[in-house]
Amino acid sequence: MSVKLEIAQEILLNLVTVMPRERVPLQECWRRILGETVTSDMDFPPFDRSPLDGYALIADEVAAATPENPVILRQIDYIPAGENPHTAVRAGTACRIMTGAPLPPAATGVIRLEDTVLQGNSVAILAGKGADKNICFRGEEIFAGEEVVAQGTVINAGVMGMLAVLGKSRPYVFCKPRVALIATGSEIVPVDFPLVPGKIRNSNSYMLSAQVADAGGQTVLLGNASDNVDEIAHLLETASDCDVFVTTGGASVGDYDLIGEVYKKLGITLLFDRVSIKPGMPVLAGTRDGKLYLGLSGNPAAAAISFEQLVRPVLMKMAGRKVWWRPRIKAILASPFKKATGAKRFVWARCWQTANDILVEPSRGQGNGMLKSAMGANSIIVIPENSPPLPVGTEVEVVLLADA
Ligand SMILES: Nc1nc2c(c(=O)[nH]1)N[C@H]1C(S)=C(S)[C@@H](COP(=O)(O)OP(=O)(O)OC[C@H]3O[C@@H](n4cnc5c(N)ncnc54)[C@H](O)[C@@H]3O)O[C@H]1N2
Ligand code: MOO
Repeated sequence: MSVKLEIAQEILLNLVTVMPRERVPLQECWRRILGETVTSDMDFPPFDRSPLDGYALIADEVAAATPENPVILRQIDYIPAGENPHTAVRAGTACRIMTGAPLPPAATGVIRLEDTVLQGNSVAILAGKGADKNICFRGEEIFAGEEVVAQGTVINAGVMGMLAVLGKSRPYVFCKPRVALIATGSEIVPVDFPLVPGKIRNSNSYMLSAQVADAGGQTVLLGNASDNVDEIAHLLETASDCDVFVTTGGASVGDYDLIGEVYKKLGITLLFDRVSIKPGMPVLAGTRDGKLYLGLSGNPAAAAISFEQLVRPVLMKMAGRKVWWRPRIKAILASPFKKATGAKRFVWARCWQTANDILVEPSRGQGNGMLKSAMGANSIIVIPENSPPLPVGTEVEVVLLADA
């Protein structure tokens, strides 16, 4: 049963649920998805503090100070960061203070060190304007009771720091969906095996393992199986702790395209067996006991596009993400796309910004069995179904890939 891409995506997304949660040491949380909403139990900063090395004082007293008419104050305290000062500033006095130290009681401003001269036990203030602006106030960034980081947030460097501010040493994160990868095909050998005539190395499992990781999943490499129903079925049954099972190869109509038979043998209910996209038309999807089984094409570029369009959103949902889709923009073709398109087509591309436009160029070598075009791509052009060849200057829709 062949289905439209949007229908296939809906079927798969409706089938999966968000993974359970686990607690993980904060230092291991980068790129994990936060499994709880974190509320602050304190103000931050927790006290009024100085953003400068200088003198804490009463701002009004020094507002008119200039180098010609300095205001002289008596130094009454010395406050390094980490102290909790008790001596209040009074008229005619100042406290030496370090960046990050709490303001002493009654201080209403800070003058930076460069605008002062020490004279024995006193300090001359040479420029006094704006002293009241030099305070970081308690709670100015976060207030007690504030929801600071929402469940489903991707933990980037900023979030890592914020979770530390809030004392979350072992936050809840969503467990990563475990994705079993199997390469099928009697011509496929492991990467470290000698190549003999007729054989090729298993590149799909490595390409897909990177795509799995990028979508927030954890790969379990189950190796490869030859074109034999029992062998493939056996390998699929060796990873009962996985949530999603992805095979490549054997998804089309050839004599050795066996994935459909494997599903039958294992009692996996078939959801669809073709999706109207190019490349990546042959895709089987099945389910058994709440687990998802996907049979992608053996052709590397086709497997990559099917994964991108069908498996990635599913893993993003399972991994606890709130947004499952990549950003899309409009761009102008800088070189033509010469093929007419029947089914919706995805074309590896590079896009770049010029003074007036975003331009995009299809990568060379778009063959379904080829990988070079995917290697240098920072984007994918989406060509609608039933499109004629597209000349230079056509506006096209472009999916932006990260990290490229
Ligand atoms: N008569 C028809 N033939 C084909 C059709 C069709 O509609 N009618 N569709 C073509 C399209 S489109 C595709 S895509 C492929 C899909 O074939 P399969 O999914 O059955 O994949 P295989 O035949 O097993 O392999 C295709 C190709 O990819 C190489 N391959 C396989 N596994 C790996 C791997 N792990 N690493 C690297 N390369 C791999 C394999 O050697 C083949 O060259 O079918 C067309 N045929
Ligand atoms: O559908 Mo095939 O997947 O064109 O490459």
